[in-house]
Amino acid sequence: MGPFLSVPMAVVGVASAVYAARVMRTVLDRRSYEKQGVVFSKTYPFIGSETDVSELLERNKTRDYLYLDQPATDLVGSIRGFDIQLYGMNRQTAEILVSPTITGKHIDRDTPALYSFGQLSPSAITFQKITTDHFGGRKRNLGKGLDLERISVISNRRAADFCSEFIRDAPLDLKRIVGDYTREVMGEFVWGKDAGRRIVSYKDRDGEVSDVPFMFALNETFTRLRFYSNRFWNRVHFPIATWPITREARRLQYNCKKLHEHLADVLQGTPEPETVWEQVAAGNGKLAIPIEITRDDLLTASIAGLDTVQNTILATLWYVLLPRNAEWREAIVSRSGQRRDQLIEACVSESLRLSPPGSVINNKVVEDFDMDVEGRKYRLKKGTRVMPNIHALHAKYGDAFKPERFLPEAEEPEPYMMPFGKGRRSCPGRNLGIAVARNFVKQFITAYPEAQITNTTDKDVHFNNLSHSQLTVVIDPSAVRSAATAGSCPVLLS
Ligand code: HEM
Repeated sequence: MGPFLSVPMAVVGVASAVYAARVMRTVLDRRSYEKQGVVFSKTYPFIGSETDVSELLERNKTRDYLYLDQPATDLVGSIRGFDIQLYGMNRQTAEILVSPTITGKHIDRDTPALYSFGQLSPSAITFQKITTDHFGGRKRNLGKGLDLERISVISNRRAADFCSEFIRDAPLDLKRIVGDYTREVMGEFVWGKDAGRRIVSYKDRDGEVSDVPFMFALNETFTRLRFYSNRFWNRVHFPIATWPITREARRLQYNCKKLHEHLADVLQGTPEPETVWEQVAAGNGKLAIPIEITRDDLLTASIAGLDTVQNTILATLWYVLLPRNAEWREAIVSRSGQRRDQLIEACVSESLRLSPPGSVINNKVVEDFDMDVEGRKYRLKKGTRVMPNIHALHAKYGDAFKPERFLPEAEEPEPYMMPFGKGRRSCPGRNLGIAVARNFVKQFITAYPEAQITNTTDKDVHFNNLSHSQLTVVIDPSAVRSAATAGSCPVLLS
């Protein structure tokens, strides 16, 4: 056999051996977990639990709805890629997984998202282990830039502008409107008033190239990267999402390149005062952090509050505008000042409970360790993915929309929730996200108390970062009725 054949065969042989060893380890670890009482969801050779995940995604639900309805279970297992993925199903297990003695020591960050929006910001904090150089310093610098008062002023002003412009006799696509709102707010907050005027070259889903506002290109690329990485085979073997083997992968890589070129240019300039850009660049500069890493911290600040906040707003408006929750809409409209803010924030919190936007936190065991959940002992193995199942924790409080649980006068303790994570890895943008969402909901509901949802009969409405659910409303049903009588849009009359 000549060298032309033997080299490829040797490569195939080594790859097969590596693959076989990996599969064997997964099989043995699974047996070990099953012996310890961990129940696994249905899995298939090679593709793990992904067929069930596909069904969930089709119904606008995220992967972490993949749990067995067993309230007494500490951990539930599934297979993801070639790895075992364990979910902490109750408060006790979640508390252990996020505790400072475990996070960063026995478990640390390892997320498939590196292969999706990681192509945009590979050094982003969210992909780094706690032990990475400057992890704490970077998170602190970002935190300092996230000025709550400033974002409240920006988001109030922008929400008031948006909500003054709607036409009264046609349906509104709130998904698009809320997308525009969050991009404008986060653009101004991170980059300054000039953000809206910055233009980049962007390839859309059909491959058409055009010049569009920077924040639009960023948001669309970020969202498309996440959806693309959630296609079936990209979920089975994560790196496939980065291979330029489909048109969409190549278009997304074009967009990432253009965004990087644009930012390389922008970061040569002087930041507007008080922006996140100014704060992060100054703080990171003192730590001699390379400019590409500062770029990724600023990309994080720009994108982390887009899809998450959009979905928080859409979920809150959905619940508040549903006819069966009319009392909440009336309460918001009839109050003012701090009480109105309390009511809206309670509605936002309850919507985050029912529809957590980004509900999977991805960590891996970095060295074997023993976990004791109230006397029930588990040995967790290196390489296992493990995380609290936010959805399962939230679902324990039922499906009904009950914001009163979050009002200051509530007698029961608040539900145990973690839409923003908990512990050292928790979300530094929590208060900001709530403020941006609250301000839009406040302006919208008080300006249009008569608004009616027109797509209440849609199936499987859930708002999260992988959902296709829509929210369309008419803000003045009587105006629509007269317009329809005059010959337009009969659909809205039904
Ligand atoms: C309603 C809006 C938001 C939701 C629901 C949300 C949710 C989350 C969740 C679940 C995590 C993972 C936590 C963990 O791994 O334990 C996270 C992390 C993070 N979020 Fe948010 N987030 C929101 C808004 C924001 C905003 C506005 C920013 C900044 C402008 C932000 C910045 C970050 C960063 C930097 C991390 C990574 C933290 C780390 O890895 O240590 N988030 N967020």
